[in-house]
Amino acid sequence: MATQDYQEDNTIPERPKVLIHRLPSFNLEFSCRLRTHFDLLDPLIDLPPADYFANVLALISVGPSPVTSDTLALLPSLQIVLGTSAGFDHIDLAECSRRGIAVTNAGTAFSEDVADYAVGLLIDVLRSISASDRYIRAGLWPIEGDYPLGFKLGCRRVGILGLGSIGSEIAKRLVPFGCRIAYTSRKEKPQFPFTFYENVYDLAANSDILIVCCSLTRETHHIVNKDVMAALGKDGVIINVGRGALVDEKQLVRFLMRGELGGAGLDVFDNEPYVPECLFELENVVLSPHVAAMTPESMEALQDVIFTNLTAFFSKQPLLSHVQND
Ligand SMILES: O=CC(=O)O
Repeated sequence: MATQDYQEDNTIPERPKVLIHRLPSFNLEFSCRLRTHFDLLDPLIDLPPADYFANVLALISVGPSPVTSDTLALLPSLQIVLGTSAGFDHIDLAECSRRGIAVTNAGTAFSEDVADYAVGLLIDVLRSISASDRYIRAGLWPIEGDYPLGFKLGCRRVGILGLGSIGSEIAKRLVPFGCRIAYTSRKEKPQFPFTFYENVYDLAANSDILIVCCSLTRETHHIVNKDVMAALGKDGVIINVGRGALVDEKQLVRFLMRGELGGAGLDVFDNEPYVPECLFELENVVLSPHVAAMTPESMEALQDVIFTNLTAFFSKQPLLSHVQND
């Protein structure tokens, strides 16, 4: 990740006002780095001067806290929202576009870590690593004997829903395992040697595993519905490292409870931090608290993306991770 450490003679106008939205805030070291160039308001540390909000030019929106039209209305001079996640479903893009406010996201800062995690969840579901761990800790090995066999990953047909920067990293990892990769995306990506399906039903019908890693938008809300689950079939596995609402969670629970799906690895849920409790009983489901992106390395990369976007914006350079509202 390219870090642009701007010198004192750069063309950023004098110390633009930057607000960090939502607690907990970034670490102190990053706050200090931002303060070298920007007039930063960090709600953990600073009390806002009376006119601060009227003059804020940039908003760093930490995590998934919503940036609604009401939030934006509080900031009449705002020019840019810098999201700190790969997803941008929590930002009112239409309102930003109406007001001419630029939006950026985490770019590729998390892609490799999320891809690693998706593969980890998949292997865990297929080979029952977490379930076997529970089996040992419950003292069952000497009593009940060997744990049931798991399933091989290699040669399975993996369908990737969203071949963006995360999806393509997942594919890169699964090819050497011997998986056959197919995908669906808004449009075909001829630069990749994988089979493209026009829609998620055809993808699911031709896959053993469906990995969900596209953006959540109005069009992709509940894109994995009961028809997609039925097409995947009773041995099919769903891995979701995108957003909970990409999958119809009620239907997912129903399919899993009835044995109409083979398993699931879920890092994201509809109503986080609450997870449907009936999933707790299912040994073929691996649950994880929305941490796929989280490593110290990815956090550092994220800080570089934010700093680079901020400095680029105020010196009228192209943004590193501009979110297009299309
Ligand atoms: O879930 C994490 C992200 O969208 O970056």
